[in-house]
Amino acid sequence: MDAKRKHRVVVKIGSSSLTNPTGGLSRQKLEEHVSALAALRRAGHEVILVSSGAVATGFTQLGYPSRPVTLEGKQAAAAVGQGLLIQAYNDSLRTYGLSGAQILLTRDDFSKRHRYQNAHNALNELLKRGILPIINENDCVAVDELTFGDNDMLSALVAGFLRADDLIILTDTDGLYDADPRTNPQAKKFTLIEEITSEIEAIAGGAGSRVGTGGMRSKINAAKFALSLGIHVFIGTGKGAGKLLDILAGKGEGTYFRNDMRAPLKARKQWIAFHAESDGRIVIDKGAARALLYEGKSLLPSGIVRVCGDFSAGQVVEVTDLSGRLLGKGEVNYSAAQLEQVKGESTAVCREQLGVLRVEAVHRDNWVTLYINENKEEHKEEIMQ
Ligand SMILES: Nc1ncnc2c1ncn2[C@@H]1O[C@H](COP(=O)(O)OP(=O)(O)O)[C@@H](O)[C@H]1O
Ligand SMILES: N[C@@H](CCC(=O)OP(=O)(O)O)C(=O)O
Repeated sequence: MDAKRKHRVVVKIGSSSLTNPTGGLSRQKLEEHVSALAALRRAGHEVILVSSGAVATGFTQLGYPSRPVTLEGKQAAAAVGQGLLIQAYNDSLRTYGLSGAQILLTRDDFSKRHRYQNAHNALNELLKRGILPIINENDCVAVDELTFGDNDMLSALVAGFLRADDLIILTDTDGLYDADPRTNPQAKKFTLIEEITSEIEAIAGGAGSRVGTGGMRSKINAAKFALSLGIHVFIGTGKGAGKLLDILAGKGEGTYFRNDMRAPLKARKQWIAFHAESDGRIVIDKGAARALLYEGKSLLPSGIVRVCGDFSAGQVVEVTDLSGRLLGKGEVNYSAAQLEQVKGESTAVCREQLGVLRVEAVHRDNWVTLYINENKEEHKEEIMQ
């Protein structure tokens, strides 16, 4: 973290922690969260809120007896509930001299580069001006196949692209247990997890309340994603205005997930790695794989063996080795037709053919390695041969 940058925290609040068990907003719960958010702000942290609860707040007003299951039911409930939710947040924030701003995102906002950048810029501007961004999925227009899945993953994506230091997921249970504590009173709690293994993933079950959606499973998926970017995660609960500060101080009622293994990826590289659709594929030889994966170099046309698809300069492509293993993704500087023309050629020939001095097909600043090998040394040796 650079010296001038404030400590940045994304707080996600689940539906069950904001609404009544049978639906409808709980002003009391909301006000308690706001008091804790205000305390975080007073302590000098930068805070971003990801709040669920639109559907659970709205459905009672539409006359539904329980959380609707149809898409149009959920969308109608969200349209009513989101307004009520933001109004309640702003009423409460005002008493602390704070203002909130509503940001509704869809998955498209992440996969289209200019929208990703716009969202990024708008959020940073709000933070700079001391406004509390309140993010939710734009449920009313998100179609089933094109959603984030749940707000747990949305909060992890937001924490990633804003390069937050901490992600706090507040829910109705005080952490991850070795079995669902609602159904198994003997279940034991984990206080610290350094690696999310497949055993941990298997332990986490579905939603417990009648208003929540993803359950512990979606929180663990979100934690895994955030952890891979070096963000510390907390899943749990707490009481009173001091609860978020307590969580940051390591005294939270819940489970902490932390390791210091991964370096944070810049927003641009995160977009390439996790959100950009691939517009084509480039197959490279061993020397180029070595340069990209282990030597921190750019991809030169000389290492390209095959070009697949019809992409343009500036688009994102997958890069594989000769056996088809995905090595990573990168933004190309040249179109498929241009690369087809210069593949396998030396830098001097490429310069002549392309009429430029810089001939990198993919610059290392626009490259993300996705190839995961348990034994890096062995793989390095294999491609050195
Ligand atoms: N292993 C587990 N440890 C803790 N909680 C679990 C576990 N498996 C499933 N759960 C359930 O996950 C629920 C929290 O998820 P969810 O209902 O989606 O809440 P939210 O609305 O806060 O997102 C808990 O109430 C709990 O019943
Ligand atoms: N976007 C939806 C919430 C979806 C969701 O993930 O809910 P939850 O499991 O309570 O965090 C809403 O505002 O109702």
